[in-house]
Amino acid sequence: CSRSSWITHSRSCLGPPQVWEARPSPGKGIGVYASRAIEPGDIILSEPAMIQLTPPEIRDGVAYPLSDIHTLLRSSFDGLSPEDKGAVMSLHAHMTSVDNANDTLMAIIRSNAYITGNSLGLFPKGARINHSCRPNTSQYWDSQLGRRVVYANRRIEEGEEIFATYIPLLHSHEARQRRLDQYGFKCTCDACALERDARHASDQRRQDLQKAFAAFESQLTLSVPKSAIGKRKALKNAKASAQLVEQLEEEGLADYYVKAYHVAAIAHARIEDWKPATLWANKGFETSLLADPKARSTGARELQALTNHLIIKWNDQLWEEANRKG
Ligand SMILES: C[S@@+](CC[C@H](N)C(=O)[O-])C[C@H]1O[C@@H](n2cnc3c(N)ncnc32)[C@H](O)[C@@H]1O
Repeated sequence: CSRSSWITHSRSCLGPPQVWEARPSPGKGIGVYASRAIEPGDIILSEPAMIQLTPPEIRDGVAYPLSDIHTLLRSSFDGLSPEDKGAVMSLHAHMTSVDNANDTLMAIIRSNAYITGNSLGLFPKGARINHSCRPNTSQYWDSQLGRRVVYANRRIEEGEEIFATYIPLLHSHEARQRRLDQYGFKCTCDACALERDARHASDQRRQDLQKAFAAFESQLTLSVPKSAIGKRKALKNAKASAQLVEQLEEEGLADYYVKAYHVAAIAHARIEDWKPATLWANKGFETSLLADPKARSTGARELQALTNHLIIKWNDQLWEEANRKG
């Protein structure tokens, strides 16, 4: 399954050729690299969890006891084949002060597991992907297939390292580094390695984006303001929403694009500027399909319905304009 072209691929092989290889990444242990150019939206890895821990929901604010998580983890590990046990134990373990020196398994989970829905999953292949604060992949949990899917969120060149993010990204370099300390490394990704002024600008943009999303949260309604003040505010918001998209794209934070396109669509609908509103909604819908190709999620369906609604509004506007011109 290692041929680079699907056309020249063996007929007996059931899957597409593997587009990545794991090998040493200077200063980062093992990393995952593109073994050929990968286009935006292409799936890089689709993997079931080798270990999946689903603690019962937290009730009355009382957290699930850590000792019970250890028991769950131990019994899940004990049920694996010797080969799978070897794959788990070969993963990177960053021991922190809270880890029991004898409990490498817990440190492996802490260093490698991803949240999938309401569980914590260990995916040995994807676990080799290193972190970047400007990652070139995004991921989603396909609950129907029971697989975590990693896909390219931009074009990745052959030989380029593949990166994911381990943390939320709309924070300053310092705040991100504090979160990454639990993994035991100092981040030197593109965003963190910028020289002082550029890094300061990037930090500012990320913090502004965080604030802008929070401010827009209460404005995600299609109702058109009636008062002059309301209209002025809506116009200001529409301009701010276009800026929000621009800043996100400049920062290269693909995980937040759908949310930003949604905000821009609503903000333009509130000033009855139907053409950009429709185009933003459609862009949001198309981008959401990368993580949800069958539009099964509520978010994707909402964006599809919003696009349809806005197309009608835009069409009505075009008719009215044509009628007025006679
Ligand atoms: C999920 S593992 C990633 C695969 C790991 N490099 C390996 O060798 O198996 C997480 C660990 O990789 C290393 N790592 C990940 N991203 C890194 C980065 N950007 N810079 C340095 N080390 C990194 C850290 O040791 C971290 O605890």
